[in-house]
Amino acid sequence: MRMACCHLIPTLVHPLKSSLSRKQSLLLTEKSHFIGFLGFTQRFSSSSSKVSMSLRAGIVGLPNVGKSTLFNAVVENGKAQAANFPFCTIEPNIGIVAVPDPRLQVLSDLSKSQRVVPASIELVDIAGLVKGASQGEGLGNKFLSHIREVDSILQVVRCFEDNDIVHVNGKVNPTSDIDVINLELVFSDLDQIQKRMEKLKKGKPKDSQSKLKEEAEKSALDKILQALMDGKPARSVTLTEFEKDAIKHLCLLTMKPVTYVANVAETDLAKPENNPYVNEVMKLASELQSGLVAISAQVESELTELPYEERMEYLKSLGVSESGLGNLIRATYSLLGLRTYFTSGEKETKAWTILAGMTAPQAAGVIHSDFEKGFIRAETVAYADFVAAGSLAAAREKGLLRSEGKDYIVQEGDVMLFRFNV
Ligand SMILES: Nc1ncnc2c1ncn2[C@@H]1O[C@H](COP(=O)(O)OP(=O)(O)OP(=O)(O)O)[C@@H](O)[C@H]1O
Ligand SMILES: [Mg+2]
Repeated sequence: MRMACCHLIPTLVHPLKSSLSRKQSLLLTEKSHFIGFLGFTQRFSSSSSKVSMSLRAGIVGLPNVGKSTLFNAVVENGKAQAANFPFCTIEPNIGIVAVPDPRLQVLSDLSKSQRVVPASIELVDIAGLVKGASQGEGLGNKFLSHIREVDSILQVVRCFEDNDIVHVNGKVNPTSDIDVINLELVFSDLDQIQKRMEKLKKGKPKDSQSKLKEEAEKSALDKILQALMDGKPARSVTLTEFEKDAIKHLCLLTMKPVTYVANVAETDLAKPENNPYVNEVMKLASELQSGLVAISAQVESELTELPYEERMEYLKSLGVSESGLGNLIRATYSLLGLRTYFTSGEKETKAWTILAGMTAPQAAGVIHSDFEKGFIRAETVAYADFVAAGSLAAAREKGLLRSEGKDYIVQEGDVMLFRFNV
């Protein structure tokens, strides 16, 4: 497990093995590998390359609600043990998942690319939490620390009836289940904040800079403490950028964005909104400023067992036209304000992950730090313009390809070519 809690700056490590020659201009075409692509086998492999992920989403929930089943469905060959008994998962399972994006195939077809490389996120299947976890109940504090290390939370909520599947509290009750989890996260944050406040009271800042930072931290903690006491998450508190920065090191659990995953029975998949449990989750999700995705972890996991040709048939028999995992992954991706830009050439078409508001050199730095350091210009065309023109060369001829400097804010869907010095 890594030490830091949130790495919102994507640092996709670029595996350029060969040293980059001076005065290079290039379109990036390195290989990458992924564990799973939403249950639809599509792998990209290379023994020499690696992708280092910065975005981690943790699957959280009560024991035995379908977390590992969901994990296994998303991360096709990352088999976590999923079985009908509470606390089946103890150590977290980690897998990398591609973010589905239909634009990739369009660009790849136009550029006649040999490969398509989607953006990806990392998923962590965490042990079940129970009431009192923050006091060491169940698998206790250790597992709260696993949640501390993720950037966003997918909270799985059981919305299926099945007398054979044990519910730790005896019956299906989404409101109570969500309350139990959220309260444990709140308690854990309260504990953390109280300890930090004690420490801040005792310590003396070294210089005026640290003093300012500590003051910002104290003011942020006061506000958050108040919200937590009212049972509200830290993310509901309005903070200045400076205050946010000052409390970042605490990795507060309730600061993390949450998507609720309503895990429904296969019979409810076609119309989840008809299931009153799902409506309960929907209401709570909107009150808690969070997203909601309804999915059947069981169906998704069964889909991965079927040959590709039979998957559509199975989905059709349940009254749906596509797997729900695409939605889930896209929701997780956008939850963090992530944006995608593309590089597209004969060798490959690739989606790169950046944060909203990143400049062209910062976006180039996601590919390789040398690209940021030696950034000269970026040739940029909007996705729709690229598609309309049919190629980068045609876009250039039509004057649709713009030459942008270091202050350019990269837009969602930009297709880019960086010019840089090394
Ligand atoms: N939508 C669903 N419909 C019916 N059964 C389901 C559904 N989702 C999961 N299950 C079943 O629930 C049981 C528990 O699933 P799983 O092991 O994934 O839970 P978990 O949340 O990871 O539990 P733990 O916290 O103990 O690790 C399994 O038997 C699984 O097949
Ligand atoms: Mg599990």
